[in-house]
Amino acid sequence: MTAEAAIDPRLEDAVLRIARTDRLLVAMDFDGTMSPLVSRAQDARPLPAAAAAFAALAGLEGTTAALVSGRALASLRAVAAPPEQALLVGSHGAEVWLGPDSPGLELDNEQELALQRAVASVQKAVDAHPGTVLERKPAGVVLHYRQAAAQAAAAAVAEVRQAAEGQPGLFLSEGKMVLEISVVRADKGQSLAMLREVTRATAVIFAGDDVTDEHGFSALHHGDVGIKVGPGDSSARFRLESPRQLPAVLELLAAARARWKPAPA
Ligand SMILES: O=P(O)(O)OC[C@H]1O[C@H](O[C@H]2O[C@H](CO)[C@@H](O)[C@H](O)[C@H]2O)[C@H](O)[C@@H](O)[C@@H]1O
Repeated sequence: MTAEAAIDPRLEDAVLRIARTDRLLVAMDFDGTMSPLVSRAQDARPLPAAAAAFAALAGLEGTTAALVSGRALASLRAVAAPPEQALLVGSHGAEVWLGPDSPGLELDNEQELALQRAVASVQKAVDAHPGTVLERKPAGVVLHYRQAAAQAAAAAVAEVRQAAEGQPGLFLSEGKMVLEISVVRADKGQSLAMLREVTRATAVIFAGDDVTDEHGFSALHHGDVGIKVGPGDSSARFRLESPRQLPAVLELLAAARARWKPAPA
């Protein structure tokens, strides 16, 4: 058991109930959920206890573990080191790994050109405003302003917004100290619906911390479990104060699920 093991009794009940479903999908956001938020995206790592419980779940019968992230798949793999059985959703759903046969992301010419223009607009803002950082993704570009002074951050965000808003084929989204432009429309709600279908899940548990995770919470069904991590408005039924409380929940789920036996066919 982890140090921060106290779980809200209502959440505990929900976890113990979902552990008895036929086919369970455990879908976890990464940054701010499996991993505490850090200044530089490349330095994020899952809490060891969260990673261990997630890996244990991935190895259990009737259970699929998935990371559903805004990160590019390559970046997600590099920082999360997911277990090999895990399914991966990257770039908010624009990239999907369901196994070796998964098709890679392909952009058409218009999307490539739109992406080049988006990257140029973010690069211009980053060059002008110290502390801001550009992150490339296969289908998008991110302006990070966590390390910028408030004025520089506001100016960079305004400039990138102005360059992108109203441009056909560009989709803007906000996250924690980030503004992202993508040339593929995707969200975590669609991603959870897709994972539910391909895994034929009879129940889903999903945890996330950011506004982009709200699409995921909205896609949950009666009997699923949605957990908002950290402060902020949310439609999730349950809440944890920080990523440090997640390991206890995953450990409880893994232990209960390991004891569960599928009904004989
Ligand atoms: O959906 P997620 O797995 O939570 O990914 C969302 C974004 O995560 C990363 O940015 C966030 O985490 C960084 C590291 O802790 C932090 O510095 C940044 O301020 C956060 O917004 C990632 O860099 C983005 O590409 C993801 O979209």
